[in-house]
Amino acid sequence: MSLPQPSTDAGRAALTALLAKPATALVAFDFDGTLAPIVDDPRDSAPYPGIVETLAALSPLIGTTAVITGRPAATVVELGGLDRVPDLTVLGHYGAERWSDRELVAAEPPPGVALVRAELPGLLARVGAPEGTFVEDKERSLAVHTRRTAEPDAALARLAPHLEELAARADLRVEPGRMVIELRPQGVDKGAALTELATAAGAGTVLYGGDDLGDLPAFDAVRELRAAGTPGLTLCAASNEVTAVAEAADLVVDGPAGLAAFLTGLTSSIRAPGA
Ligand SMILES: O=P(O)(O)OC[C@H]1O[C@H](O[C@H]2O[C@H](CO)[C@@H](O)[C@H](O)[C@H]2O)[C@H](O)[C@@H](O)[C@@H]1O
Repeated sequence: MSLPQPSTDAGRAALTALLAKPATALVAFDFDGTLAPIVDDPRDSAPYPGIVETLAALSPLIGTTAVITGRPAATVVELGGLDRVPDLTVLGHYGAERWSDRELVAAEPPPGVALVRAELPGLLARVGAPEGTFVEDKERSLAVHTRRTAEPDAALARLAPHLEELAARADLRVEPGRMVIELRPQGVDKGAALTELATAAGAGTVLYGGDDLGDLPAFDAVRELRAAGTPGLTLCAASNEVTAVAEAADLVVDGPAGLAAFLTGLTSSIRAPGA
């Protein structure tokens, strides 16, 4: 299978470096919208067919394989069956949690999360959140989803100022995403999480793939690593819901299906260089 090529010089250089020395590479992906197709109810998320098996085949060939998600690490491990991937690290809650060697390390959530949990139902009722608005309580954060309302974008725009006010009062930050606004602790993001992983691993090259606005700090981290001399490649699992991620990426593939094809090609290219 042929390997899709990045559209930028820096991306092509990084892919060449990764293929030359895969054992020193760090390869990391977001979960929802990247490894798993978007579905109406977050509890129903499942990986794209075959993609976890492909990651399981790729991981032993790569220095470090990771998933970095806005969800709790344990949730994503369970939804994805990610314990099938050898030596996988899962960073949950934008890096506040770490799952590796089947063990989870997680700090206590800050007190603002309890305040949001207590006030959110009343706020949503007061401002007339439309039918279908759904709150996902992720323990360290709460996400307000509008995908199942009649007009998801309009609902999000209407709720946004009220959620921003509540987040500010709780000393949390808002994280906008695909038909979702999350109220979550400050001080962590996917960029810092990726940089920490790359530094700890002494990564020779870095590849990060994502689909949503919360993945852009990881793209920034790849560019910073690149400026410091580590080849890096940013990949977008594209959708028609977010354009900013594709615009910032070195390589754009067609959603989780496109990523699955890329990972298959990457695995084959590492196993049979030049074939
Ligand atoms: O960093 P991520 O792991 O991609 O977290 C971003 C949000 O992902 C999830 O929501 C998204 O996927 C849902 C399931 O496909 C979909 O229903 C929703 O519309 C998407 O925004 C997750 O449920 C959220 O908590 C994350 O904020």
